[in-house]
Amino acid sequence: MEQSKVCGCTGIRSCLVCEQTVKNHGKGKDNTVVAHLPGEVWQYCPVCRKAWSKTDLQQHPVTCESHKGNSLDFHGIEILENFISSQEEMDIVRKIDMWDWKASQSGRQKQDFGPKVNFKKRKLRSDCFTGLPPFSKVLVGKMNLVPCLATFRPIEQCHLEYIPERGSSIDPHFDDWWVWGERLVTLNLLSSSYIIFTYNPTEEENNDSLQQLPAVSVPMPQRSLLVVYGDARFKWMHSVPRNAITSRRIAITYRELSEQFSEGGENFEVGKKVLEIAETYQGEVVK
Ligand SMILES: O=C(O)CCC(=O)C(=O)O
Ligand SMILES: [Fe+2]
Repeated sequence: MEQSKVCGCTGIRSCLVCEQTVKNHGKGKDNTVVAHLPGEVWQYCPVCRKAWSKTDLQQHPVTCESHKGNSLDFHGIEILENFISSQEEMDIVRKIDMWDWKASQSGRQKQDFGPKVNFKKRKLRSDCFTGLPPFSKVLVGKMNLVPCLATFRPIEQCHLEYIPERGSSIDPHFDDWWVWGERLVTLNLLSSSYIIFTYNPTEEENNDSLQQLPAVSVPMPQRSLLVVYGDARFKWMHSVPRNAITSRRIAITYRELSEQFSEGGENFEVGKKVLEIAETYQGEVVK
């Protein structure tokens, strides 16, 4: 199909803009509900670290007394509320908006700081990479004070902008694990949202009851830091559906190197170079 020039969508991806302007584009996609979710969505509680079939997480602070129904242990999530102040949030957004945004898939816009990765050919190029941006130096320092992020040294930073007017979303996916390591760290700016995890059964599990696992909705409060690792990183796919975006949202995702690009790994020399560039904190958006 001839793809739209009005947005960044290609292939099966679509957004509200191209669905309204390009004939048949996005046909069949449900615009208002979470189209890809086959069954139930349970709510993750950051206090007891379980997902619940019935609960009220609107109350603040969250207590576990409202949880009812069935539950599921859900491993691999840390939520650090109020990781930054409103003033810091405003300063960061002002700096981000001084760079150009690039149209991306599914109604998102993006800005990238990191090596260029060709996932299919497994090639990494760092010649266009000038480092993480200056404002991240303080943020990464603050992350390193959190026990689960004490050793976190990001080499890539991606900014995604979501707005309801474009129907911005991100389809279920795993982040690459050839180049990127276990921890995915996202700073949530401008509005609160949620991220949906859907279990991806292995081939052996395929006919098993695990396939019946519900989707899990994890809250992403404004100004919180979300850390995804372990099972949530490697066994469950994640997505942000259209419904999760009620006003402009900017997500800053930091990623670290995988083991094979780290000390002792077969691509350590390449990784070392990338880390040196990242940690200059002199970066401009990669074109
Ligand atoms: O917007 C988010 O919080 C998730 C973004 C994401 O999954 C990605 O960039 O790979
Ligand atoms: Fe992702």
